[in-house]
Formats: sequence, C-alpha cells, structure tokens
Amino acid sequence: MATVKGATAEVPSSRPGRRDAHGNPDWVGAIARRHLGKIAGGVSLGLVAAAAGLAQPALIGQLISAVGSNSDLVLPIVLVLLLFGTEALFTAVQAYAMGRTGERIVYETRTALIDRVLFADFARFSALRLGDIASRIVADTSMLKVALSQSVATIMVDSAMLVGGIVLMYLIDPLLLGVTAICMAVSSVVSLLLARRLRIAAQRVRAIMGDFGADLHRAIGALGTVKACRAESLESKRIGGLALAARRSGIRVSALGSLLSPAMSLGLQASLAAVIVTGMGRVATGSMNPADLTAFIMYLFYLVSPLVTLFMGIGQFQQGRGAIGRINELASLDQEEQVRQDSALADAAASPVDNGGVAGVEFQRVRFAYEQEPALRDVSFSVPARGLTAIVGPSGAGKTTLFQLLMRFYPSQGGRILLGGENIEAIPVHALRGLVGYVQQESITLRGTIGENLVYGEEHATSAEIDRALELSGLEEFVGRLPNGLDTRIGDSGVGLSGGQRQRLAIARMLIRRPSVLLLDEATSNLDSDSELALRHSIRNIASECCVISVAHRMSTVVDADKIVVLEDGRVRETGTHRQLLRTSPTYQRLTSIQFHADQTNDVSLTGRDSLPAVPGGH
Ligand SMILES: Nc1ncnc2c1ncn2[C@@H]1O[C@H](COP(=O)(O)OP(=O)(O)OP(=O)(O)O)[C@@H](O)[C@H]1O
Repeated sequence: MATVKGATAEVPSSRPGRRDAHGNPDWVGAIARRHLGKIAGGVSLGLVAAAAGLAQPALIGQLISAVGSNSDLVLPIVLVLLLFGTEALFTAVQAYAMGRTGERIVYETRTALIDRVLFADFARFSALRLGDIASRIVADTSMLKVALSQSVATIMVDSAMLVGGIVLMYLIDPLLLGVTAICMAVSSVVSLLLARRLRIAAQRVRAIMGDFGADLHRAIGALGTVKACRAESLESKRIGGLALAARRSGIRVSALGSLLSPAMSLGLQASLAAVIVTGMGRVATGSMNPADLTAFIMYLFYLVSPLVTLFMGIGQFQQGRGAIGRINELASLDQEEQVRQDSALADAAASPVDNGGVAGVEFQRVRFAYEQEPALRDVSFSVPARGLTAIVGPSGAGKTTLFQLLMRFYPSQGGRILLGGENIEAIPVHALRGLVGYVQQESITLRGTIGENLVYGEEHATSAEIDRALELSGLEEFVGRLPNGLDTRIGDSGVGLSGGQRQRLAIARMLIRRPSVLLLDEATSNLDSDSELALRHSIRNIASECCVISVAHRMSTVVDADKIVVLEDGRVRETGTHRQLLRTSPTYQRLTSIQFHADQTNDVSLTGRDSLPAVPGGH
C-alpha cells in the first residue's frame, strides 16, 4: 500500500469489481464494505434501543390495566423506567458509534482520493478543473458521513421498528391496523416519489457546486490577471451566477426534503383520526377493551418519529448517492501505476534515488499530438551527456512538449526517446524522474519555508548539497541576508519572493537531485541582467557535470549553448552552434533578429561565451 507523508493512504488495493449506477468502479462502496461490521454493530445497538422503545406501549398498557385492577404497580413501573433508560443509553451509544464509523469512511475516502489524484495519469488529470477536484475531495466526501453511516442505521433501525410496531399493532387489533395501513399507503407512495426527485435535485446541486468551486479556484488563482483586466465585476457576476444557481437548486432540495416529513405526518394524522373513530366505536360495542385501544394509539404515536426519520434518512441517503457518483468518477482516473509501485518501494527503502552519473538524450523520429493537430512530427536530435543544448523556436513549436515527453507526462505516439542509450519506456518512471530534473515554465513554489521548498521530494539532502544548490543557483547571498535564512516562510505561489527568486529556487530544487539531465524551460526569463549573467555562469558549471537542455527565448542564454536545436511547427529545422545557424538557418536568423531587438530594448547584455559576431541578419 502506498503512503502519503503524514497520513496512511487507505486506498483499496485494486480497482473494485463492482460498478456504481454510472458504470464507474464503486470505490466508495469498497471502502464502506470494509466497515460493514462496525455499521452492523451500530445497527444492532439501534435495534436494542428500538426493542426497548417498542416494549414501552405494551408495558404502559399493562400498567393501565394494573391500575384498573388495583394490582401491585412497583414491578411494571420499574420495568418501564428500565426500558426508558435502556432506550436512551443505546440510542446515545449507537449515534456515537455510527458517527465514528462515518468519520472513518470520510477519512479513508479522502485519503484514497488524494492518493488517486496525485498518482493520476498526467494527461487525464490535465483535462480536469482543479476547483471541481477540490470540491469533490472536500465537500462531496463530507456527505458520506451522514449518507453511509447515520442514514443507513436510521433506515435499518426505523424499518425494524416499523415492522415490529406493525406486528404488535396487528396482534392488538388487525382491523385497526387495516384502517391505519390504508391511510399510510397513500402518503408512503407520495414520500417515495419525493425521495426520488430529491436524489435528482441533490445530484444537480453537487454538479453546480463542482462548477462553482472550479470557477472560484480559477479566478482566485489568477487574481492578478483578473485585476489587471479590470474583470473583478465580470468574475463576481459569473461566479455569483453559479452561487445563485447553487442557491436555487439548494432551495429545491430543501423544498423536496421539507415535504417528505409532512407527507408522512399527514398520513399518520389521518390514520390517528380514523383509528380513534373506529376504535371508540368498537370500545362502545364491547368488541375492544380501552387498554388495547390506548396501547394501539400509543404505538401509532410511537411510530411517528421513526416514520419521519426513516424518510429523512432515505432523503439523506439519496443526497449522498449524488456525491458518491462524483467521488467514484474522480477515483476512477487512470493511474501511473508504475510510479505508485516504485514510490512505495522508494518509501520502504527510505533512500533517495541513485542517479548514477551522466547520460545523453536522443530523440528518434518522435511523434506526438495532444488532439488532432500534431505537436511533434518525426523529431530527431541528440544531446551529449555533458554540455548545454538550447532549444529555440517560435511559440507553439513544441519545445515544452519535448520536455513533457522526456518526463513521460505523456507517452510518445511514435519513435523513441533514449536516455543514456536506453529507451525511456524501459526505465521505471519514478527512476526516470529522478534522473531528469525539470524546471517548468511557471516556477512553482509551494507553501512552507524556503528550505522545505528546496528539499521538496528530496528530504534526505545534506546541508552540503543544499549549500551547493544555493550557490549554483545564485540564491546563497539572498538566503544569507534573510533573518530566518532557510526557515523563512513563503506563501502559496511563492508570495514573498520575486519572479527571479522563484525561478532560482525552482532551479536549486532540481539541482539538489544532482540530475543526469537538467531541463530548463524558460528558466531565466524573469531574471534581471546581473542575475541572469550569474546564472548563465552557474548553468555552464552545471553543464560541465551533466547534460543541460534549455528552452530559451533570450539570446544571451542561447549564444552560450554548445548546441542549438531549431524547432518550428513540430519539426527540427536545423541544429548547430550559434555561428553556424546564423549562416545557415533562416528561421534562426529571424528568431535572433527579433530577440536581438527585444533584448536591446530590455537592455540585456548580448555578450556570451560565443559572442555575437554582428547584428543578426545584418551581415
Ligand atoms: N495540454 C495541451 N492540450 C492540447 N494542446 C496542447 C497542449 N499543450 C500544448 N498544446 C499545443 O501543442 C503545441 C506545442 O505546444 P508547446 O507548449 O510544446 O509549444 P512551445 O514551443 O513550448 O511554446 P511556447 O514557447 O509558447 O511555450 C501548440 O500548438 C499547443 O497549442
């Protein structure tokens, strides 16, 4: 079983065989079945309480008879008090036990979902909306407590009470029971129809809440852009619209839910009136004694509460079914099973991945399409085991896609990618991602301290390794100046750090792993000239130890490269050094010309190891 740091992930070991109403594997059912024993125990406690309750009207009937016949009252009174106490005690213990089991089911479902999401296949995961995922993990799971423990117990105990009550009422007077049944039948049918509509309405609320969460997450995550576009009112209206839809659907659920109990109460009141009229008539004619009529009416009153809570329980269970469907759907995400197994082994070994030295990279006729349009078309090039290789090309050329295939975020759809001469498909994904350090375009920082961000996923890093990474990434001085150093806390999305500092932190995080291959996707785009110059020297140092592949728009990074691959429209146009490409590649000339002017505008130094011989395009 895989583990998540800080908690044991209670993931069912294999995909459940049973499917839910939507055809997805029934993960929630599999988790709930593991607690059948506890649920049955809770139900048993409830049944004892119900039996104690059911015995009360019969004993009170006897008490009335004893009063009428001047018999000894002590024993009946003690027995009635005992029954009151037993009912109260068992009801309380049952509620606690079921609440506990419900919390356990919620916890196990949450940890299972978190695990399934974190190990999800990246391509499938990328198509989902983050806010909706959060809503399923946080809100939908919270509905399981009531739906799978309390309402299940309520439905079973109340059903048993009703059956017991009906049997006892039958024993007292079958005719009066017949009168009751006719009145109750109509209201039961109405209640069941209401419960069905309640389930459909509840499913709609869950779906709207998913949309609401997703939109909220999107807008808050991009608040800077929202403000810069003066789109606060637009977003407020859009998200407010979803909140309104949720309110309307929620009101519909409340309306249907609030009709359930009165529908049953009406049936009961009608039964009561009919029972009193019929019963009094039978008492008057002497075919029924008053004590039996009293006991029958008491049973009728006694069954009001279980009948109402039974239908409330059915309503809650129906609402929970909507949530269960959404949870099962999320849990059914395709998984990177290999990564799960490898990481479980690595956790067990409690040791970092051994990166085992240097390795070159080779793309051989690699093809890939996200959708219809190919992003890479027969891409072939090789990268030596040491040195800096730059990938340049216009936006949308497929540069990031190359990295994502090398990381096996997506499988290539043709050709091969070799790492150290071995097909990456043959390397366990977990090990591959230890060998290749990937600094993404958006330098993601996580909540926590700078130190925690640095050793993220590499908690065994030594202080010497941390110092080396800080030095190479040019963060040493900045961290040294901070009063709390590595213990300085940073907020979500790296709040508290500049864009350049975030980039350097992301690079340092990868350097700690001592990767064989370091992928830098626009990793210096946010740096000022001084920082960039410092980092360029660092990258050259790193490149002397391993293979660095850098996607770069800034010429200053490109001119430094030992090899440049020009990518356009998913194809490799040319490869060579800066000098060679300036002479031979029209695409490169165009790109350098644009960049030269852009860099001049940004006042970026163009002096590199292989400094520009002349203004590009001007020779
Ligand atoms: N997740 C995705 N789903 C569908 N299409 C995608 C996805 N990611 C990228 N693409 C498309 O694939 C093509 C290559 O994208 P890629 O991100 O690799 O380009 P790039 O060269 O890195 O661009 P840039 O320099 O702008 O970052 C583009 O046409 C892009 O629209």
